Amino acid sequence: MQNDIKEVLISEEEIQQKIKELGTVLSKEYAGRNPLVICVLKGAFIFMADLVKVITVPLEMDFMAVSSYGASTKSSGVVKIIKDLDVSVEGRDVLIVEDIIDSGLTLSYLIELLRNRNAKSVSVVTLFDKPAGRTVNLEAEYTGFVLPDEFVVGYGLDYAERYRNLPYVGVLKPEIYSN
Ligand SMILES: Nc1nc2c(ncn2[C@@H]2O[C@H](COP(=O)(O)O)[C@@H](O)[C@H]2O)c(=O)[nH]1
Ligand SMILES: [Mg+2]
Repeated sequence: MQNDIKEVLISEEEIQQKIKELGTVLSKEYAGRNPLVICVLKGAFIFMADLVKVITVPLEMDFMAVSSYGASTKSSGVVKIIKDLDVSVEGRDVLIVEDIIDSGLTLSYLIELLRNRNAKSVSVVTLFDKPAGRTVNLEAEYTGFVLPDEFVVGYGLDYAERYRNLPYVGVLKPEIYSN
């Protein structure tokens, strides 16, 4: 698996340091608000697990599974809800935890959905952002790292369901896509 990686963009140490910083900011922001923290599966599951451990205020969690990429490296533009939330967002301060923003289509769809369900507030924390890929006007309130416009894998991010368990984020060798 490690042999398939052409270049490591963000190391495990850098990721963990950044998550601690985000945890400090979010703990201040959400003090006394009991936020509903929503993990966007599958990609954000590792980020969610590490992030909630460093948020020091009471919170609740729920999980939503969406798909917009399939086994491709480009978004289909069609966001499919595979698993919806178990709890209501009505009147709640919602924090969406996302792995990466590219076109912005997935999050635009989710933000609109949660606002229509009468959430009190909807904010986004994303570990990675690729602003060059944006096709809609969308910016996360909290961002870990800005990445170049390349398809990345690792730390929850997959290619055809592989590589999610790499502890860092990197770019695959071109020959992997042609296999
Ligand atoms: N493995 C990777 N998945 C990616 C990458 N860029 C985006 N994505 C996945 O799509 C959604 C968001 O895409 P968007 O175009 O709707 O903003 C994101 O949650 C990922 O699941 C990538 O470089 N590698
Ligand atoms: Mg995602």
